[in-house]
This record gives sequence, C-alpha cells and structure tokens, in this order.
Amino acid sequence: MAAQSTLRQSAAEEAIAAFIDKYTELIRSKLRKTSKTTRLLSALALVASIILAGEGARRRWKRKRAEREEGRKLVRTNSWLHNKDGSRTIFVPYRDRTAKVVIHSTKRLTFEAHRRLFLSPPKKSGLADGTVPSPETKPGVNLAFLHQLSSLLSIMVPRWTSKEAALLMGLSASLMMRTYLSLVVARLDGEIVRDLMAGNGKLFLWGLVKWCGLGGVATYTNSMIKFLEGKVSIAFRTRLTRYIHDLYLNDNLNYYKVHNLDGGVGLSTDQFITHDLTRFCAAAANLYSSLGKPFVDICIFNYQLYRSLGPFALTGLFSAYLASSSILRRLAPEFAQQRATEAQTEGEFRSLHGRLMANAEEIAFYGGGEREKGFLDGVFELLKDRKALMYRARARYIMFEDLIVKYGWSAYGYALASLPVFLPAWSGAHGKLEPAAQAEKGGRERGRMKNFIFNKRLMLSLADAGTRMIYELKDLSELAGYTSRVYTLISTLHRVHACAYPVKGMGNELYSLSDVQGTMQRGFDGVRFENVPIVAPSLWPNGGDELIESLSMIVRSGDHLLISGPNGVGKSAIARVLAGLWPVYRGLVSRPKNNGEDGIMFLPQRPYLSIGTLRDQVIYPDGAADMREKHRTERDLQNVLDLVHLDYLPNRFEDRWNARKEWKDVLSGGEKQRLAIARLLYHQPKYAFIDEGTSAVSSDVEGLLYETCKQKGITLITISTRASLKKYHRYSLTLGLGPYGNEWDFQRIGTPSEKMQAERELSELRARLEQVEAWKARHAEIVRELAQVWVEGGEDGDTAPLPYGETEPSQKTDTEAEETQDEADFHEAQEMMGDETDAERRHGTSDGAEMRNSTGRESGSTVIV
Ligand SMILES: Nc1ncnc2c1ncn2[C@@H]1O[C@H](COP(=O)(O)OP(=O)(O)OP(=O)(O)O)[C@@H](O)[C@H]1O
Repeated sequence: MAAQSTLRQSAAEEAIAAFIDKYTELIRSKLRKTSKTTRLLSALALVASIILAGEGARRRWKRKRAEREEGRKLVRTNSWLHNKDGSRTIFVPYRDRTAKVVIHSTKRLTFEAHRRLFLSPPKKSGLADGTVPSPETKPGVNLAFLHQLSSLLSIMVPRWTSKEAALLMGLSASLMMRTYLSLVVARLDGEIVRDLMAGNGKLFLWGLVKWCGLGGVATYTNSMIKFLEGKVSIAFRTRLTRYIHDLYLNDNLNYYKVHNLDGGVGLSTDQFITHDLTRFCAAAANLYSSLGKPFVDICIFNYQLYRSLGPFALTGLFSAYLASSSILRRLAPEFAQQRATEAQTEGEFRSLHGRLMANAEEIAFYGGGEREKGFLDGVFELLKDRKALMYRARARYIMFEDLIVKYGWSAYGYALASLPVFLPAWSGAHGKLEPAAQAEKGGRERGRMKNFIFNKRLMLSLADAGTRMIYELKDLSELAGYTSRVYTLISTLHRVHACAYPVKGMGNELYSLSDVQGTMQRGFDGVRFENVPIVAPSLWPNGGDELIESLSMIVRSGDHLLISGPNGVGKSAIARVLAGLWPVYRGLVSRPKNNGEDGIMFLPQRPYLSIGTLRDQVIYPDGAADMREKHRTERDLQNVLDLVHLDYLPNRFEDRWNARKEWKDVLSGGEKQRLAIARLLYHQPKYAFIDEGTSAVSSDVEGLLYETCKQKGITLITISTRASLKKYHRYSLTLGLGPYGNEWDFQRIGTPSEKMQAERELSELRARLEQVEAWKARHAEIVRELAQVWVEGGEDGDTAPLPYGETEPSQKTDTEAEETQDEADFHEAQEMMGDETDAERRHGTSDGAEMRNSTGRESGSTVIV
C-alpha cells in the first residue's frame, strides 16, 4: 500500500513539473520571437504600471487617513456630509475607530410606485376601503396578511441583485445543506447500528469517524444559519427603518401631520418604529429559516419514506398531518390579534413614560407624581391583564399541541415504521428490495434493524419537522400581528405624504382633510394670505373648526407686522398655516420658498433645544458640516451670542462650543428665548415669524433684540400680546374682533385713522377717569360722613378712615372694585399713549393705511391691546 502511494505521489510531481516546463518554454519562445522595441515597451509598461499602482496605493492610503480624521471630527461634532447625488455620508463610532456609512435617500419615484401597494390594495385582500386596513380587518394568516407581507417584502428585498437577496440565497443554501446532512445522518445512524449488531469492528469504527466528520460540518452549517438569520434580520430592519424615516421626516412635515391631522397610528409612532419593526424583522428572518427548514425536511423525508415504506404509509402520513393541523387550528387562539393589541398597549405604556421624562420639571413643580403614577399604573394593569389572558390561552393550546404533535405523531410513526417488518407487501420498493440485498450478506435480521432505525429516524425527524412547522404556524400568526402594525404605519405615512384622503360616505365634511381646496405658493418674496379661512383641523375624517372666516393680508420686505388678539383666537394658527403644518382649506397662501437663509424662519412659542453640542443649539437645524459649507466660524457664533446678550454662555462650560448638556434643563426660560433669536441672527432669513418669542425676556433686552433683527434686514412678523412691541412694527393685525370674535383688522401703525381711533378710545378712557375722580370725591365724602357716625356711636371713633385705595380687598364695595379697574385701565391707556406717541414719532402721520376685516368693509376701529 505504502509503495503504491509513493508511486502515485511521484507520478503527480512529474506531471506538475512537466506542466510548468511546458509553459515556461512557451513564454521563452514567445519572448525570443518578439522585437527589441516590443520588449522595451513592455518593460516600460511594466515599470509604469508598478509606479502607477504604487501611487494609487499611496493616494488611497492618504484618502483613507483623511477620511478617518474627518470621520473622527464629524463624530465629535455630531454631523455628517451631504454628497452630490443627494446621499449622505455619516460616520459612526466602531470599536476604537469610526466606520463610514453612505445613506441613499429613497427616491420619489419609489414612493410613488409603492403607494399603490399601500393605498390601493386588491379588494380580495380584505383591506376594505382601499386605503389602510379597516378596523374590521382582523390581523391573522389570511389574504390581507399575504398582501401586507408581499408589500413589505418589496421594500425589504427591492431587487434580485440586492444584498438582502444574496443573504436569503445564502440562507436557503445553508438550510438545504442542513436537510441533506440530516438525511445522511439518518442513514449513517442505521449503518452504525447494523455494523454494531453484525460485530463488524472496522466498519463500525469507520462509521464513527464519518459520524464525527459529519458532526463538524453540521455544527458549522447550524451556526451559519443562525448568523445569516441575524444578518437578514438586520438587513430587513435597515431597509425598512430608512424607508420609514425618509417617509416620516421630510419636507412634507409628515412627523407633525401623522399625529395632528391623520391620527391613523395614534401617538405611538415611536413604538411602531422601534419595537414593532424590530420584532417584525426578527420574526420574518426567523420564519424564513424555521419554516423553510421543516418544509424542505417534510418534502425530502416524505419522499424517502415513500421509497422505504410505500404509498400506503405516505397516505397515512398525510392524513395525520391534515387531521392534526385542522384540530390544532380549531384550538388555536387569535395569536395575531393578541400580538397586535399587546403591541398597542405596550406603545401606550411607553409613550406615557416618555411624556413623564419630557415634562419631569413641570410635573415636579405641580407635585403631580401621584397622578402620573395613577395613569401609568392604569395602563400597566391593562397590559398585564392582556398578557395574562394571552398566556392562559397559550397554555391551553400548548398542552393539546404537545399531546397531538409530540406523542401522537411518534406513536403513529412507530406504527408506520413497522410496516416493512409486519406487512412487507404494503411497504415500498426500498422495503422489498432491502431484505434481498441483506440476505446476500447473510444478515436479514440486521437489514431489518438498519431499515427500522433509518425509517424511525426519518419518522422522528419528520415529527420534529412537523412540530416545528406547527410551532412556526403559530409564530406565523404572531408575525401577522406585527406585519399588520408595520403595514399600517407605512400606509398611514403614505396617505399623509400623498395627502390621499378620499371622500367618505355621504360626501365631504366641511374642512376635513378631503376638503382641502386652497393653494400654497412657494417662492413669493413676502407673505400673502388671500381669502384664507384659518381652521383648526380635526383628525381625519372629521371636519375642522373655523377660527377666522377669511383672512387677507400681505407683508412685503420691511413691513414688520405685529399680530395681536386674545388667547386662543388663532394667532399661532396663522403661523401653522404659513409653515405648512395645517392645510390651506381655501384661498391662496404665498410665502418664500426656503426655510432659513434668505427665506422664512419660524420661532415657535416653546423654544426647542436639540440634542448635541452648544454649537448645535445656535445653528439648529444646520449641522456642523452645513456651518462649514456656509463658511461660518465660531467667531461668528460668538458675535451672534454677543448680540443677544448670551456672550457668557460658551465660557460656562469646559468644552465650550462642544459642550453637551440636557439644554432644556440647563438654560433658563429667557436664555432659551434669546438663544432662539441667536438662531435667527445666525440664519439671517428675510422673514421671521416670532410667536411670543420674547415673552420671558426683560423688556430692555427685548427692544434691543428687535432692533438688532431689523438692522440685519429681517422682516419681523411678531405674535404678541405686549402692546409695547408696537413701536418696532409698521403694521398691525388684530384678531378676535366683532361680537363673535372672528373678525380682524389689518392696518398701518401710526396712520391718521389709527391715531383717530386711539384718540377716541383715549377720550373714552379720560371720560371714565373723570367719572372715577367724581366717585373718589363722593367716596371721600361718604367716608367722612361714616367717620362722624362712628364717633357718635363711640365704639371705633378714634379709628382714622383709611385713605382711598388702601381698603382691604375683601372690604371693597362693587363701586370701589370698579374704580380700581378703571384706574388700571387708565394706567394702561397712559402706556398706550406713550407707545402711540412713539409710533407717531417714528412714522409721522402716514397715509394709505390698509383697513379691512373679515366682512370686507372699511374699518375705522383699532383695538388697543
Ligand atoms: N394641533 C391642533 N389641533 C387642533 N386644534 C388646535 C391645535 N392647536 C391649537 N388648536 C386650537 O386652535 C385654536 C387657536 O390656537 P392658537 O394656538 O392659534 O391660539 P393663539 O391665538 O396663538 O393663542 P395664545 O395667545 O394663547 O397663544 C385654539 O382654540 C386651540 O385650541
């Protein structure tokens, strides 16, 4: 044997040597034949390519190093890069380095193509009204589920050439491999037992060696399956999360509209995106392998059993499958429904905790801990009850499942595996041929034993595959629950994005989302409202509440406007319509195209502070990379802070501009508002809508802020109830007029008509003041008289009467209360006179005042706020 193998080895070496010699000779002869010039040129080409490759490698190394440095910087400044093709490059910390990730935004066309899947599902799917799953559509394994899953698959696996498709193919190959290995193991098992019974030591040992080798391959295959399953799950999640983020956070402001206008997914979008999506992806990836494997197992093992046991056994097997699955189906609780309800309650519980964290300070001031605990406990109890109900239903089901699938099927399997022994005529070809083959070796009994072991193992594997299949069917219906949640989220987002609100029932409800007929014009140099009703929207399909019947006004560059009026009259609503948060139900709204630089900027009533560094707070919504693109430096930021009197802020923190804090809690109310004005000065828009943006700022600084903004060329549209701000504006829009409070008045500040109106009101106040003086005199008279009465009464005679105005509030008569009110009015009027005189000084007696109101009549009324 040894001599044979040495001989074989030397023959192989000789063959390799001959092969090398042949090709070396061939190259040499070719070289000999080539001219000197060709050789020289080839040598030069070789040198050039070596130099070029070296240079390429050097550049690549340099680029990588620069990239790494940039990555570190971007991670530190919490920023990213915008690429020319619209994608973004972000760097994320990875071990002790940074990893570069390029994120491509979903194309508009993709959204449009998918809209059909999510908004117009086929009638058969049971997703009734053609938009989103109707409340009657129960989550479960049905046609609706198939449609939902296939729609989501078109996002998760967009192309056959995508990474996800490759991963799925890899997973399929591993699954097939595992099934094949199971088959080989079953056969080997039988052989080992046969050899053991026959007392054949050599074959038995060889069998053991094969067993160990198979074990290694099988273990590797199993861990590969787990690994690929994880990869598939992450890949699915990445695709879906990016898709949802692109749909949720875009210029259409869907993140606002989905909660405030649509309401299709309630308030727990976070639960949908963070929890349900993760569970869905894990379940989908797991299902592919755990349903795919038993399925392949069942097909292959059944075929093998058919060969060994014949058609009779196979028919028996199928009848057993059908009978047991129909029984189990009847016994199964509504897994999908339970999962969907549980996920919804989990979402409510989570969002309550989120609210508590976001409003901790306010709640703490009110001492509302107990009340909040009550809310939380209530929702948790509901969650607990739902879970308990679910587990109870499951326990019952699992008991029957075990009984039928594990023990029933095993007993049935033994019976079938005994067929070749007791009823050889009924068993298949393999069963009949095998005894003959074994007889040749003189081991009929052992042949039977081997067959029995093989069949039994197949049977057990089959039972195992069946059990897993049944378990997976249960998981499938849980997956249906998550699928329905994710599908609902995406279809709701599509509906909001496309503003696709069909008319329902009898027709449009007035000012519902299907009754939006107005136009929003972007790209106008100014702000214009033409016959626009201001409507507070209701959740679809309800109609909204009209706040202002029809608003018409125009603000051009330099025409600073002050909007005033009582609370809740719709001042901020105007900003919401202009910003595109609320629909333009009728008429025309014109506004600058962009938000921010050279466009329009809105400062909301509650200042928002983002996560990130101090720098991020000033430049929000820009990032550090945008700041660099705009060639702004930290010096510029410092200048901006100087202007709003926050120059001390960077020095307060060790990391200065890179300091990271919970800014919401670190800054005071006034500081937050000044920081918001700093943002305005950083972005320098042409128009700024400031909604009560300086209410917490001291009045001396407030004036400076307004003047600075104006000097920077920003046209201000201010919402405020502070009359003192009038002097910084040219026009005023007063809301809440008329008997029903739905009329308005727009006019130039300081015009003769406005002054006339102010004077009329002042004279009214003066008249009331005179009345007050008369009442004062009368009051003094009464007090004097009373004092005399008391002296005569002799009890408190020496008590001096309290001077006017020092009476205890509880002792005031109605008349006195009225007098005090009049006095307050008087002081307010005096203040207004001051303001008015200021405005007059600024504008002189200007003409051409615009006066309109909701009914379109000329208006002479001016309301002093
Ligand atoms: N998201 C919303 N959905 C529906 N109605 C809303 C919404 N936000 C506000 N409203 C309602 O719209 C009306 C006008 O609100 P708005 O915020 O414009 O008042 P405002 O005049 O700015 O009051 P304030 O001076 O108190 O700020 C209010 O009755 C309010 O309840």
